[in-house]
Amino acid sequence: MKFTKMHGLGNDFVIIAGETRLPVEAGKLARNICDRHTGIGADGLVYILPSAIADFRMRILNADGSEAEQCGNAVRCVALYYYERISGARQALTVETQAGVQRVWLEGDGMDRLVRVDMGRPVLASKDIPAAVEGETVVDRTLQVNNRGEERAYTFTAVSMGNPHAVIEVEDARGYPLEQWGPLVETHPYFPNKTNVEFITIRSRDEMDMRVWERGVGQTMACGTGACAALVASVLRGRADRRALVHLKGGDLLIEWNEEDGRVYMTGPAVTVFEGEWNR
Ligand SMILES: N[C@H](CCC[C@H](N)C(=O)O)C(=O)O
Repeated sequence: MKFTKMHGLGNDFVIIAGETRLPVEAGKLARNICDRHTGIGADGLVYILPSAIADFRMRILNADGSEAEQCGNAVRCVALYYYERISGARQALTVETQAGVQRVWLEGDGMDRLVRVDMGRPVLASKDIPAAVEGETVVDRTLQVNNRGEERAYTFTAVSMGNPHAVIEVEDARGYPLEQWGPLVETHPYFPNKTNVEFITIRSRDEMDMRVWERGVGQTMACGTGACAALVASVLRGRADRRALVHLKGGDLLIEWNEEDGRVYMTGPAVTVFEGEWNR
């Protein structure tokens, strides 16, 4: 089976095109392919499939085999793939995801190819995130976690971009011990479908640092939907303007929560690394 390895700011994916549907046991295949010692190695396995309502459909499986509703960095990668190998001249595309149809525009050229994605409207209703927290929305709420006897109370804001996110402002996101605390928030009882976890430090009203512990993956170099959720949460909390640069471990994403249409736009790079053959 031929594959293409791509990444968005170091959040890396194995891309499979040409199939009409996910294979049986797609989760097991994702675990095998994503294993960084015995497989190809990636944060996720992504399929480009036919669509009746968009140029193509994208489905993504996390490294643990779970399917996610949405993936911002992967949308930029598959849009570049489709443009370079299939669509040619057209630089405006539509992608069907589990979170709806998204518009994508390819900008720039060559190695500094940038991709702008309409990530849709954020979902803020607690029941739709979903978050088992009383109240209509989940802004500045508290959750307790216990790490081998050490208690911590986090103030968090929950936002869905199709997939759930818990955004937590901390003193120093860059140095935050994600490995210890990320999984405890990811699997907290407040989140029936688990959650992605973003630790952020606000630098100014249009700049923030972010580190992410992803649901079903662990710490990644970047998370597109997470950056969108972090911007939305920061606007809701009065901590940021509607357009900000999010500094991730792997690089920067420009995120805008448009006031007119209520949609979130993400602009960032996508890179093709290599092609290969998976024989197992
Ligand atoms: N782990 C995520 C899916 C990948 C999201 C991330 N890689 C992005 O760029 O948005 C989840 O289970 O919701």
